[in-house]
Amino acid sequence: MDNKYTVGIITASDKGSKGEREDISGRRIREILPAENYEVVSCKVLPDEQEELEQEMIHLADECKCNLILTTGGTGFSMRDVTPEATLAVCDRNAPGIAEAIRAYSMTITKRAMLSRGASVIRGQSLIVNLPGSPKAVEESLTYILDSLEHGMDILLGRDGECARR
Ligand SMILES: Nc1ncnc2c1ncn2[C@@H]1O[C@H](COP(=O)(O)OP(=O)(O)OP(=O)(O)O)[C@@H](O)[C@H]1O
Ligand SMILES: Nc1nc2c(c(=O)[nH]1)N[C@H]1C(S)=C(S)[C@@H](COP(=O)(O)O)O[C@H]1N2
Repeated sequence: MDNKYTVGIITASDKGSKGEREDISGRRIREILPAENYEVVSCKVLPDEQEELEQEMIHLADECKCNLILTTGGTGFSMRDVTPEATLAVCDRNAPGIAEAIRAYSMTITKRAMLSRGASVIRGQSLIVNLPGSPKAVEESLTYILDSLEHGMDILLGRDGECARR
């Protein structure tokens, strides 16, 4: 079918971008997204540099027209962590409920979830969601939000106007 959601993935990691660590988190995102519903059009590992992250998000949203842009990493308190700043800089409309839901659910697993500053926003018709960096956090966060993300994307794309109760 051609109604698949197109996805761009960005791993923000200094170590990963220098080849010093295998990007398991980006791979985990691809594994979690069911292939029958999602087409991953790009998967990049970038250093924790705000300008580079912004440019890639803009490219994925404006040129590739990705329905969904998922980032992993760079959401914490390290001085190099700037993924939320890059995301908010390219935001047309804030969609904070997704980031709030990730933190609320993750707090039931680890109190350290409060240390993720991840954001979730809309640029044009692209939904951008920041996931934390570790493969474990990616799995916990993404599996929790995925079905609601699909409903949100359908509304954003005008495919679905109805909010059935769930
Ligand atoms: N892309 C990734 N692939 C595999 N493991 C990761 C990845 N990102 C983070 N991790 C794991 O999660 C831990 C915490 O991530 P954190 O964002 O603090 O990374 P870091 O070691 O500070 O460096 P960097 O920003 O270069 O990824 C890491 O020590 C690593 O075990
Ligand atoms: N679901 C979930 N969320 C989580 C975690 C986790 O293990 N599971 N780890 C937390 C920790 S320890 C940190 S420091 C922050 C920020 O991670 P990042 O800098 O790798 O993005 O995410 C948090 N969110």
